[in-house]
Amino acid sequence: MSHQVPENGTKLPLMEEFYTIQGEGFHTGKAAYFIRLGGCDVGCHWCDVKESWDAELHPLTDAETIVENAKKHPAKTVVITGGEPLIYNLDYLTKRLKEEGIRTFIETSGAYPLSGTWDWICLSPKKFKGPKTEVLEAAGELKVIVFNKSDFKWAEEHASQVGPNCKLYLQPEWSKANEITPLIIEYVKDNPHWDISLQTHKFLNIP
Ligand SMILES: C[S@@+](CC[C@H](N)C(=O)[O-])C[C@H]1O[C@@H](n2cnc3c(N)ncnc32)[C@H](O)[C@@H]1O
Ligand SMILES: Nc1nc2[nH]cc(C(=O)O)c2c(=O)[nH]1
Ligand code: SF4
Ligand SMILES: [Mg+2]
Repeated sequence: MSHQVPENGTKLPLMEEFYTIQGEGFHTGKAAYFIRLGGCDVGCHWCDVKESWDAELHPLTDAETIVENAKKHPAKTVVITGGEPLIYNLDYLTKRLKEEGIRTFIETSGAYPLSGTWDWICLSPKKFKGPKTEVLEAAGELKVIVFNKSDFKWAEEHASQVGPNCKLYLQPEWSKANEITPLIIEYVKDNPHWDISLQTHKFLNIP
């Protein structure tokens, strides 16, 4: 039985919500309430949450319920992730979160139009479905996942399309980290406009 996600974003397919420490990128180390929405058609073969891809598997949840749950935690920061959260209209959810004094951060491939009101946009572009211009321009950080040597040139192509203050991160693809991380280290030492991002939550054994 397929569920119809309302256009106005008042209900969203919720895969999981968890209070944890941001493991990646500019806000690494900060406590935040993660909201993981279901559904993604970008198809990264190395995706570490493929169980999010089929939106039908994840219950349509009232945005109000999500907001109430987010309010219960000391850190007043929410990270909306997925799946690909920009598939959905996030205007309503982010408006309500901000009305409750909660900061809104997003993790996105940028492959869909930008909806929502954001305090921080982490753009992790994907070859399989490229990022929209409005997301490139609004991103606070660009976090490129490095799977092989050709990704460095590809990363620079995206770095040239983001704003002047956008933070630049190179993150090893998890399953190839042993091989790729030494290359990232050398690249960042030679090109210090990039920083390294690691999936520290996986080392900390937290969600
Ligand atoms: C699962 S995605 C969900 C949000 C959005 N679809 C995106 O790709 O940005 C969250 C973050 O994890 C990264 N990621 C996913 N699989 C990964 C892997 N195997 N190794 C390293 N990073 C990965 C993505 O690039 C993204 O920055
Ligand atoms: N701790 C933790 N930090 C994260 N940063 C981005 C994540 C994601 O899956 O979007 C993530 C995640 O899954 N867990
Ligand atoms: S865009 Fe994000 S959620 Fe979708 S397949 Fe790629 S890494 Fe996974
Ligand atoms: Mg994750």
